[in-house]
Amino acid sequence: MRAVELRGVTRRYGRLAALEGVNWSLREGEVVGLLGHNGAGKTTAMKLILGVAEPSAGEILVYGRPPIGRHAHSLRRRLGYLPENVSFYPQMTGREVLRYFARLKGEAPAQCDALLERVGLNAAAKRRVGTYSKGMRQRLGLAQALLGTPRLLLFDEPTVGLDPIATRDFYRTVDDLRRQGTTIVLCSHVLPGIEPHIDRAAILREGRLLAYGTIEELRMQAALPLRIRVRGSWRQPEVEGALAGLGITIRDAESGDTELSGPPAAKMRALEALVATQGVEDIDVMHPSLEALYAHISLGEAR
Ligand SMILES: Nc1ncnc2c1ncn2[C@@H]1O[C@H](COP(=O)(O)OP(=O)(O)OP(=O)(O)O)[C@@H](O)[C@H]1O
Repeated sequence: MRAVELRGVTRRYGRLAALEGVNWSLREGEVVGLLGHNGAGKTTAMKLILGVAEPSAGEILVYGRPPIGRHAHSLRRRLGYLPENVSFYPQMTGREVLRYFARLKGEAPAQCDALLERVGLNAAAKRRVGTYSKGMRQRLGLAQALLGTPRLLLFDEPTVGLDPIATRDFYRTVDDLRRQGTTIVLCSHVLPGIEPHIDRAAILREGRLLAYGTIEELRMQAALPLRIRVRGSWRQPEVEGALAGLGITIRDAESGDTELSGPPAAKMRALEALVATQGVEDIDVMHPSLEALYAHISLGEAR
């Protein structure tokens, strides 16, 4: 069974389609990056999964059932959600806030202290939330999302406004949860850093799903130019001519190395030619980052 399945889902707000004809499914236990610019439809997708909004057309299933209607309550207990802008009552302490959310969710308040410890807030548990930094509020939001050990977690822009240490800690928690088999959707337009922590990425633009797959699959789809960095004193007319015959251009990189770029299909023949060339000390095939793929697929930019 899929953790989440969207079949031809459209969600309209008046004349605007926040999502349009989206087919998307999420396997149990995978971590997926849901990527898109402002207004792409990421939050709308999360709201549909949470059952707080309904599709205008199409069907959505969470663990095989629609998240709205008679199954909504039991499904919601299996979900955890960290909204983009977490806000809590500033007069309450972190511990009080978490216990309050535990009661709302029907979860035992006894787990709250362990959760506060897990997110690194035990020392501040008795301080009023109004005195918390953005990073501390985000950690409290994370503890709230983890109440009841959910099977599916939805994080909306979880690292916006966090400093590098807090961002690293957040991703460590994601990795721990991933190892435990939790299914996670990381919704973001902030890409640096996300790549090692996800299994697949979905790219949304203006309500449409443009691409969905592993980084490798997205690389194949994007077919960005092959880039190879070569070190050593190897340049000679004969080899350069052979590379040009494969459609490869050569330029000097700032590092003092040489950079080749050309059609992806020329990779093996280019490598063969380089390996057989005297003076080549090192060869690096440079794979496009998720950021470059996102820019290419989402904005139509070639990098
Ligand atoms: N309740 C609503 N009423 C009217 N329009 C809405 C509503 N919610 C979302 N929209 C519109 O739907 C589109 C998608 O919005 P959504 O919040 O899903 O995008 P997003 O990808 O999460 O963007 P962001 O990164 O800015 O949070 C936007 O054009 C937004 O203005």
